[in-house]
Amino acid sequence: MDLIAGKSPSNDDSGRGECRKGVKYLVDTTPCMRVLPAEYVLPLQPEKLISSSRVAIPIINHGVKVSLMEEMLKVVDGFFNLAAEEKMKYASEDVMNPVRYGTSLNTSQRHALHWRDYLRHFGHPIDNTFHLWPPNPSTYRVVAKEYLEEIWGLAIRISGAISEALGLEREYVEKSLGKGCQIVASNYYPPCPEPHRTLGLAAHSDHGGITILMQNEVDGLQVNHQGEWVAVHHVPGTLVVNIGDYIETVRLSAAVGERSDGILSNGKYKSVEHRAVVNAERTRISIAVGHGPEMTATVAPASPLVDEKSLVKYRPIMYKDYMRAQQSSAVRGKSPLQALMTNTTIFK
Ligand SMILES: O=C(O)CCC(=O)C(=O)O
Ligand SMILES: [Fe+2]
Repeated sequence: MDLIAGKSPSNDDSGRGECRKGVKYLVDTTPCMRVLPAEYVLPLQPEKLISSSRVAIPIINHGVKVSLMEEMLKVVDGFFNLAAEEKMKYASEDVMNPVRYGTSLNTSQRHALHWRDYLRHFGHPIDNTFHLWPPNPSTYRVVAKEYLEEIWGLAIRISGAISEALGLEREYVEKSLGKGCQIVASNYYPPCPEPHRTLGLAAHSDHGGITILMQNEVDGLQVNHQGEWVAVHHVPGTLVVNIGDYIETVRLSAAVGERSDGILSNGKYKSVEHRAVVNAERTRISIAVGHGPEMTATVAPASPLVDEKSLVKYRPIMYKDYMRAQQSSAVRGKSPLQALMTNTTIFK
């Protein structure tokens, strides 16, 4: 163990042991940590962690109140500042659990640990799970509800624009969602003793359609643009919009009830590969809200986008199975989506 002071974070029988309590707990209970514990060291080329290129990211108006965004950041910060025992009430390795506190990627899998703690829970349709959300801090539920409702509305507006850009009717993507599924992942990245030897979150693309992400004033998000990692700097009052795998693949038909003609762009929109780097000085918080179809939906390319002669690039899959596979994997990048592409077939 390379700790200057304190105990090894993972030396008990459960394999991961204390580290399950999170990196914040590790930092709080290890005064003067100057060396990164070996479990967190990733095989990285340090110079690749610093992005050099600058890419202009378009900024559009979103209409979400800045005061509500600030309140949301505050209650999320409040949650991570609760005692480890309180947060551990929500610890779960089951990626389908509606509320989960955890650390790294998925600690049930052997992998080099990542320098982040997270709280994930379902949002829209909010009534299904509201009663399960953390009741502490005391305003968490009411603030998160208002925020997630606003963000759902924004996601629907963006879906309309994407539908039109694909030459589909404005409601096309929205209808394909059925009742829809919204998941909020709040990430907490404490200061790290050797930030260039690890990551907050390894490269991945999100499984949903549209992710709307808010970050505090500490930079760390990077996107892969033409093979280079580009930093997405914090701009006060803005939200970052990412395209996820669902929009890349397209068409959705509800497994139960009325068949919808579904969505997915058959590769016309690419999901964006992104990751989070950490720093030595300040805690970074990001709140990523993903929007996808209802769990039982089957995802496959939108039929209007696939004529008889064109290739369907993706094998149909039930959304919840895709989500489970993507979330359980400690392998990152866009590999879960690539697995869907290996069965390339002619669409009939
Ligand atoms: O922290 C970030 O900026 C990225 C978070 C993220 O990619 C995620 O939660 O899926
Ligand atoms: Fe992400």
